[in-house]
Amino acid sequence: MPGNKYNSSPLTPRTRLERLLRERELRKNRSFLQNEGEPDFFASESFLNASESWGPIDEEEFAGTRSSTDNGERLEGRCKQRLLVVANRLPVSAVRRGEDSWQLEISVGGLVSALLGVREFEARWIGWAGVNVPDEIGQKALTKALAEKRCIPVFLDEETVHQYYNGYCNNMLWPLFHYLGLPQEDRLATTRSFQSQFDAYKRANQMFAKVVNNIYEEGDVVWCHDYHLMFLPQCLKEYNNNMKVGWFLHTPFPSSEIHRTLPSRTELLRSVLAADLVGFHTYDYARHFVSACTRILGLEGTPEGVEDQGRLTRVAAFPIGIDSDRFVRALELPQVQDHINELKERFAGRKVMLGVDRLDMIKGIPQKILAFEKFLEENPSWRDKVVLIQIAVPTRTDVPEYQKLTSQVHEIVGRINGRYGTLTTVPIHHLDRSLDFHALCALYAITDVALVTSLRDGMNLVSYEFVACQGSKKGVLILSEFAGAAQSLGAGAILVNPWNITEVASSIGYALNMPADEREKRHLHNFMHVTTHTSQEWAATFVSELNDTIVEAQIRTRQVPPSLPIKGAVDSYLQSNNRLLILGFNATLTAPVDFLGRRGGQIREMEPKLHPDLKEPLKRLCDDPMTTVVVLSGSDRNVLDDNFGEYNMWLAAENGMFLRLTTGEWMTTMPENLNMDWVDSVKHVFEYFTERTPRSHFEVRETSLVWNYKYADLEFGRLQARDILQHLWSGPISNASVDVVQGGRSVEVRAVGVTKGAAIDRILGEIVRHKGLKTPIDYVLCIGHFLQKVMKIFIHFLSQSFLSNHLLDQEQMQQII
Ligand SMILES: O=P(O)(O)OC[C@H]1O[C@H](O[C@H]2O[C@H](CO)[C@@H](O)[C@H](O)[C@H]2O)[C@H](O)[C@@H](O)[C@@H]1O
Ligand SMILES: O=c1ccn([C@@H]2O[C@H](COP(=O)(O)OP(=O)(O)O)[C@@H](O)[C@H]2O)c(=O)[nH]1
Repeated sequence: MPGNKYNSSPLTPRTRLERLLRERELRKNRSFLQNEGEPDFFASESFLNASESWGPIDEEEFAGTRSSTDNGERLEGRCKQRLLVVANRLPVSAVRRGEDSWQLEISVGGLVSALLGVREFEARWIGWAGVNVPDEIGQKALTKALAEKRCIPVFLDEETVHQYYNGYCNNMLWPLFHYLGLPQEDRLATTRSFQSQFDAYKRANQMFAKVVNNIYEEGDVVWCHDYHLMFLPQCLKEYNNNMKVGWFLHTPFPSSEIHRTLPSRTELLRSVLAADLVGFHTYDYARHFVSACTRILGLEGTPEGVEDQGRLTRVAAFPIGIDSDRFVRALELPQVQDHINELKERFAGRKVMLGVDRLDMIKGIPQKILAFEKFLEENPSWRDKVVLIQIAVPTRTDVPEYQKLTSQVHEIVGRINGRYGTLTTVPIHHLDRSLDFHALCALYAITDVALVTSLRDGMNLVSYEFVACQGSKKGVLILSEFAGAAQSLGAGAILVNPWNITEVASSIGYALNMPADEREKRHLHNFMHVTTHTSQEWAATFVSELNDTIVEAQIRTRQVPPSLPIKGAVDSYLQSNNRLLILGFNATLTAPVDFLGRRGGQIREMEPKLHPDLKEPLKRLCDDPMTTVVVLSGSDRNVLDDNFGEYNMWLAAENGMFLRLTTGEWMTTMPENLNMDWVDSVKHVFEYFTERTPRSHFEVRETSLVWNYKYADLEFGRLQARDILQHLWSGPISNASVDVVQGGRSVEVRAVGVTKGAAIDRILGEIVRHKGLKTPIDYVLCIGHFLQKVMKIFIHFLSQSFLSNHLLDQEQMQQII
């Protein structure tokens, strides 16, 4: 970006890859400097040490209190870019201690753990502090306490939290995105309550947007997180279209077949697309998102992202990581070593298996415990030699589904412990609580087998943390293939289908009996990954790509013809005496139909009709003796006759091959000796593909054949179009004198020379001859999607005396008329 302090460079890289590689190189150098001399910006060891039991935070030790003019920045001699992280939760939750006093506790969860590792930016956090603060005194005091931690609160009242967070986020979006489906409705009251939850969701997103907008400064990067804030990108762009907005989803994005069941599917997708960059943990989730936009919104999916009328929203995968150093370093701390020794003593003579999860249905805790039961059932010799420690952190406890899960898990654990426990030991140690960081590290370190059986999981950082802490033990990771982490740790882990209890049970046996050399190899593979793909890398890459996306968008914008200055066009129009308006028909003057014609629009659109609102203004234009109107269309003569027969204008059908003044007869402007011998064989091919591509159709015109798949499944249509082209080139048209035009959703074969561009000079010649023009044309306006080619001809054809030549799209046309 010219003049931008973050990416100006004397050696400007030309491609995105070059830019990103260079950024990466720079980042590496910076992080080397940082490791040498700069203390962590946001997640210093001391900050985390202070939060014993993820409890109160020491005022001085929260690393976020350092100002942006600190040591690190002076070291690098550069300004850090301001990063506004917007997430539902702040990294801290507030507990009220008095009317105006607050205690801050770090929040538990993967998102918080990952973002705490981000150091490269001057970060501010905007989010909900997890507490209802109805009074002004409380709000002021909390705002002040949070400001010291660089956090800015969004105050959500109880009802909003209930409807937006417990309701729409955790009862609708969360289960849906994890393939658990939407809640069933059994009465209209439920439908109404879903609607009010959705309204609350939008309202809450607007509240977040307002807070962001208040603190936003030009040049800031705004990074929105997760399914709670799918409306935020659009709200932010409505405030300021120049904001750099990224959105990242921490959960899976499900297949479009799942997403399309959501009543608000369209609004949510559209709003996310307002962001400049949209990120997911895995390529699969990104692919699902793009395909939802293609199938549900009818937009163009490209390898870069999603395109909507020339605007690209970049979509890509950015797998999250952890701050692995923090875990590795923690293992050396005396208090962690003490924990380790205690645990070793406590479980001496037994292999330790570990599960660490929020108590959430997506984590597959019942399935995990059942698999463990099956293992014990089938392997009596292991019953007194193995223990499963399950840390189940309570979460979303106000949502009934979570309450039910808690009882269900307790019931299963109780039954198994009753069945296999002895007077002194039980096979399962189940804790309904969270552990402090040091206790967790110690537990990871003494574990022999970690068991992650998520039914679906965006990434799962527990698996990363376990690997980071296994430097000496080199334990085994059993990992669900439905966790995002399976894509990165799949090589070293034992991958399982958590629904297949038998498979998980036998994997437990395999893991417990695994020889040391195999364990070591597997561990090393995963350890390499975890220590190189860190949360710092993740955040830096995302922000760097976001900056880059903006640069690219600016380059693209410069290539797009500027939009028409409407006032100027109207003024010139009024001053002119001999005007020529050339209008397209389809998608220019036609009535709008549902984007894909999926809801019955196909039939209507296949018989294109002039937009009813345009009839009257068009008539007035046509009746004006100082204005000549031409409709130049690919449609055939009948279509133009039906729509424009009663207007006083010129009609140019089949890309200008046929021309008539509505008061006269059709004449042909076709080049002489047009060879049409190829038509039958091409028609045969089109028929074949139409039969095999549901909802495709083809049109036979005098000079061309068009196969159209815009109502068909787009991906299938595209594959079929590719086959058609291959087939045509190798057979029916290999020697024919034809042009093949591959449209967005069509394949057209036409005789060489049958183009609007080529036709236009013949048409203009005819008009000039007919009018016997004495004064030159002094105003030309072209509206349609054939503009580039037509414009070239005009520049060649028209005299310098024209006051203005304008290009409009459909929207501008309708504005003008
Ligand atoms: O804030 P809560 O409702 O208590 O939930 C905690 C967080 O859970 C989810 O975490 C996800 O993010 C992790 C990091 O990217 C990822 O590894 C994991 O698979 C996800 O489940 C949720 O997306 C967060 O917003 C919550 O804060
Ligand atoms: O007692 C605990 C148990 C877990 N965690 C953290 O919670 C996060 C869980 O993240 P994950 O991605 O595995 O799943 P999520 O809970 O975000 O769905 C990890 O960073 C754990 O270290 C924690 O802070 N205290």
